[in-house]
Amino acid sequence: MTVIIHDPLFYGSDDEADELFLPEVVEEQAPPQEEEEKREIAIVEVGFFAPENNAFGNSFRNYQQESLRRIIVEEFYRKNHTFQTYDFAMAKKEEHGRLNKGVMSIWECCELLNEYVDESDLDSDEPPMEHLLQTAEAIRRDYPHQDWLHLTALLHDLGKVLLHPAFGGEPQWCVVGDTFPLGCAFSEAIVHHKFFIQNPDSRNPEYNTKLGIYIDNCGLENVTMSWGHDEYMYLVAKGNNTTLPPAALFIIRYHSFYALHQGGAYTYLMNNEDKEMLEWLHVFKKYDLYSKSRVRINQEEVKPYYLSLIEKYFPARLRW
Ligand SMILES: O[C@H]1[C@H](O)[C@@H](O)[C@H](O)[C@@H](O)[C@H]1O
Ligand SMILES: [Fe+2]
Ligand SMILES: [Fe+2]
Repeated sequence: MTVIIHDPLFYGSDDEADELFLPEVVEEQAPPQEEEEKREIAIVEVGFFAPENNAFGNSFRNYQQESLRRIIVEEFYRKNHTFQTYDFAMAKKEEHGRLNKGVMSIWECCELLNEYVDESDLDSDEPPMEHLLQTAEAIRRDYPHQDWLHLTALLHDLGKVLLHPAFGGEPQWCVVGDTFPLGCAFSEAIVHHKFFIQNPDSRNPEYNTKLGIYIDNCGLENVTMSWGHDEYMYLVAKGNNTTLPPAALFIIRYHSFYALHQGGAYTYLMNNEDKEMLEWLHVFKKYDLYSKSRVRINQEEVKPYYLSLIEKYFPARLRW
């Protein structure tokens, strides 16, 4: 079975959007080969009108352009690329995978997170809650029937709670930013690739070849990613027996893997299931990145809706 998005339409303004048929997702048999290409183009063109510039007036994810935030972001990646080694990521996964740091609800976590500003983010300096609601509300408008996608958007960055002293008190370089595979060569598609020169793994012959410790198409679940909020939130969701579908877990786990979903690198590590899931990640990424703006969502107004989704897919209190 393959998940297909039907009749996607492109629209540029709110008024037009209201009049048009909004895309439905149904389950169908896999389409014949020649349909595949059309379908990919179609998914990219669904709904949301991505702005050209971020809140600072610069193009999105332009890591070279001079800006006030650039220096902070560059310093962030210098540390991140220097210290994220295979052994480090394995140890963090083991430590935080135990989920013994505390117990709280999803909404409590959203509120707790709100005091942090992400040092890796070139496109926004808004409190995390704004970004989560902007992403969720934008995707909800275009995919009104996929409530799991709305909730995925709301919680995709909650793993950043590792920054909080009660839940890890980790430094930014091991919580936020783009992620990448460890145990094999660092692709040039990774932002600020130059800083890997200081990473001991790049001098380890076991780890510095194209495949390193992996085999072709081994599947992303067998790949150790750099440690951060993606993997942590995935472990939290799984460990608390969420009923969200596999595509949601895939989005949570790999949304910061830009070298793959934007750069097209490391595709040889994917298996067939990953390739199907990647389509959903492409859908999600657009909202995650381009909804970043100064637009404020009325939290009190939307809160009951999201609380009802949390109740549907998660226990009232989770182990973190
Ligand atoms: O700066 C951003 C931010 O930390 C996001 O939460 C993460 O998912 C992105 O990959 C990263 O580039
Ligand atoms: Fe993120
Ligand atoms: Fe995000």
